[in-house]
Amino acid sequence: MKYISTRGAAPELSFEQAMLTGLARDGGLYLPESVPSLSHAQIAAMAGQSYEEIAFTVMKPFIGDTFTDAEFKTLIAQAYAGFGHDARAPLKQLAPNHFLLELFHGPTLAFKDFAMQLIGQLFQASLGRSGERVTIVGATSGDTGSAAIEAFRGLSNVDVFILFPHGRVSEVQRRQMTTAADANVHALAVDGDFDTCQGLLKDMFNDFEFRDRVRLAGVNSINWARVLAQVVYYFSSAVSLGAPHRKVSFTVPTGNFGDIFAGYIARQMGLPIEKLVIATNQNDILHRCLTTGVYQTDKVHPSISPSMDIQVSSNFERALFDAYGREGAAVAQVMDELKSTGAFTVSQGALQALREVFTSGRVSEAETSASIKTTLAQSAELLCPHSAVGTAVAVDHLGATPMITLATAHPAKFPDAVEAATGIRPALPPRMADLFEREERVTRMTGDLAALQALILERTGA
Ligand SMILES: Cc1ncc(COP(=O)(O)O)c(C=O)c1O
Ligand SMILES: N[C@@H](CCOP(=O)(O)O)C(=O)O
Repeated sequence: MKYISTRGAAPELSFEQAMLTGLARDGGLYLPESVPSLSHAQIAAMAGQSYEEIAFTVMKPFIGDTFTDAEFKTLIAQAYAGFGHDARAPLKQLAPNHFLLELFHGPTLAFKDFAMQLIGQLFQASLGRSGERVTIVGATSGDTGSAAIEAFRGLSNVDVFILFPHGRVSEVQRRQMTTAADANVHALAVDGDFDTCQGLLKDMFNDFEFRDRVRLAGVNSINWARVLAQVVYYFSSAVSLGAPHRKVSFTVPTGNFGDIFAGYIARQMGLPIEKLVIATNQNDILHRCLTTGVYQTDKVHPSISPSMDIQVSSNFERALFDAYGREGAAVAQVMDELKSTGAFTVSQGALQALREVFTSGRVSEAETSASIKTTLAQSAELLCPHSAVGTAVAVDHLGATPMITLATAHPAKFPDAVEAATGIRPALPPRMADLFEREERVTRMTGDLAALQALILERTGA
């Protein structure tokens, strides 16, 4: 299996190389040269299997000979052993044809753990073999950062630098990132928003001298391995509702487009997904784009679902690549236009291709709060604000096909918003009960690239 860049001008890589590389050297994102499909019988056989067994079947065709079957099975088992629910991703019924996929039973209480725990295992196995050392830099609007820290803390061959927007993550999210005592963890609070952090990360990848010197690796969803690991729960949940014998749809609270893109890959692999519904908060660039055909950046508006406060939605580039017939040059052109003007217009053909798979909805702050309140009253489920955005949009898209909404974080990560909506302050699990007493360690940074690079060089000794 070879991996190619969405901009068509970077070297082809193996799975292992793509995983350790992050962003392609032409600024694009890696994708498999072709997406393998699973047969009807293979999908049907997943009924009754464990999450780990399904994970092996789904991911194996993408990893080539990076790991033996036995090694890969062990790494998968280790990745999910620490989850707080036997099913890993349990499905709950909210209404006759509406289901909630709880993705917050991992160590940091967000869906990011599904991929990050596995990537932590894959990196360790790969680096252990080669003896290499890497510097991971991640940009976060709150959840990727803590998941990455949890997955890589304490490792001797990895330094982890996490850039988060100062004052724009919840207090629980911030403390999850700043209270890790391990010397290889560096939490950096950046003046700006998530897009500032992600922009700095991409600038560092595009500075080849720096990139090679620190051996830069990325664990945001620009890393294909992140997306791949997230494909699994689309299969596990759909099969438990009767796939491949019947269709399902998914509504996904969306920011950087990584999670919903994993659903798109599941669909390409043969999972009968009717629609993938993009649910956005007031930062609704994707909803506007699907509606009007114009991808127009705006300033980021802080919301009660802060992890989705994103304008430049990185993985949308992967969907565009397919929508433009896998023409890297066409994608490079629109991305250049985005960089220079802050906007681009999707061609009619590409827009039509996107609309065949995706539809979208946007909810306001008041609607998000109302969704938390109503879901509690009607279905006895306490949602985080991101999951509430998903649920509110899903309700507008319910039909004959069962709808699965992804619950992407635990409500206790966002206690203020949940309490304001319901009067209930959700408690952290006992293992995190002392989070507010732990000492914080954080470095405040401006959005200055040179200063950030100097800090990374100094701390890694590269
Ligand atoms: C809780 C939560 N929900 C939804 C999202 C959006 O997911 P994605 O960025 O993959 O679109 C994020 C951030 O990624 C998140 O942390
Ligand atoms: N919502 C994310 C933003 C980064 O997304 P990623 O999936 O590309 O890592 C976060 O919580 O950090």
